[in-house]
Amino acid sequence: MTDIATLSADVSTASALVTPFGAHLLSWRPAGHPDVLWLSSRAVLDGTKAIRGGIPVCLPWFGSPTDSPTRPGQGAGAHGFARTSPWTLLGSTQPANDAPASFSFELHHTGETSALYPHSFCARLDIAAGAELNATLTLTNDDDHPFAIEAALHTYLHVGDVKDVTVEGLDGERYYDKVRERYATQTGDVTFIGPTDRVYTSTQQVQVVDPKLGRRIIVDKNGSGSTIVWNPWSQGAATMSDIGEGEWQNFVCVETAAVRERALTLWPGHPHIMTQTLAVETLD
Ligand SMILES: O=P(O)(O)OC[C@H]1O[C@H](O)[C@H](O)[C@@H](O)[C@@H]1O
Repeated sequence: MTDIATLSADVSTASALVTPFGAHLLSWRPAGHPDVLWLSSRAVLDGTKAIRGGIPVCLPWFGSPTDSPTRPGQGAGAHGFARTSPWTLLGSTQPANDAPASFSFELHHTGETSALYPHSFCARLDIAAGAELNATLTLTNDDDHPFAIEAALHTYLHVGDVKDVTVEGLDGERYYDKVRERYATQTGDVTFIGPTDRVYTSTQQVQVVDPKLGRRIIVDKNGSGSTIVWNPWSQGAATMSDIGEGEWQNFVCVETAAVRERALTLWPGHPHIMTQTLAVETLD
């Protein structure tokens, strides 16, 4: 298999790399910082499998199909088909002034012919990569009835060592713990001492404090009622062929999402817009 097509952009404030396969952002490097996104050294980039790292777009369901309120049909895979579908590139810009680089992609799904998800929708992803990263996902119902849909920007943040990282902003929030299979309430900041897979019901900004890389990554969002925090730890990573030896320590996923209890009901004539903004600050 040949590698998927990629497009790169270099502007004064950042560089970025993206592919129409899944409308997947693979890299965002604001000037003066190492990549804010983690991409596995073993990521499969030939279009046969979802890409491990960057920002996969999970749509129209999240996680295992059996857990999803969207009730996908028989044979559905995890996290929906958007991340393994070719999206149409609508346009890209690489301005010479201080404006961000931009990319726009669209995916049309025809429900009439789909056993997996029998509802028609259009998804559009607009990415602006500069000193900040903005990703805007617009979901439009192209059908004649409302339907349930889940969405996640499954962002892999690059960190020095997940064992030293603190995630601020979720104190007091309810979450479903997919490792322990129970609901709980967050007390204080999130730290990592083992496999972590939590679906928070939260609309709040989250900050990832990374003492090893000496930076704070700020994740702001809108139109998103869920935040997923995930790291598979050594035991989970050992079951995944596309994570390199020891590399699980170099990322934490903080996902801007609308899933489970916060899944969306998409109505004809009422698009839903979900945005995620990433920014980086150097620690004192
Ligand atoms: O391996 P994938 O299908 O890409 O999923 C990777 C992970 O994604 C999310 O964070 C889920 O909450 C996890 O349960 C899942 O393991």
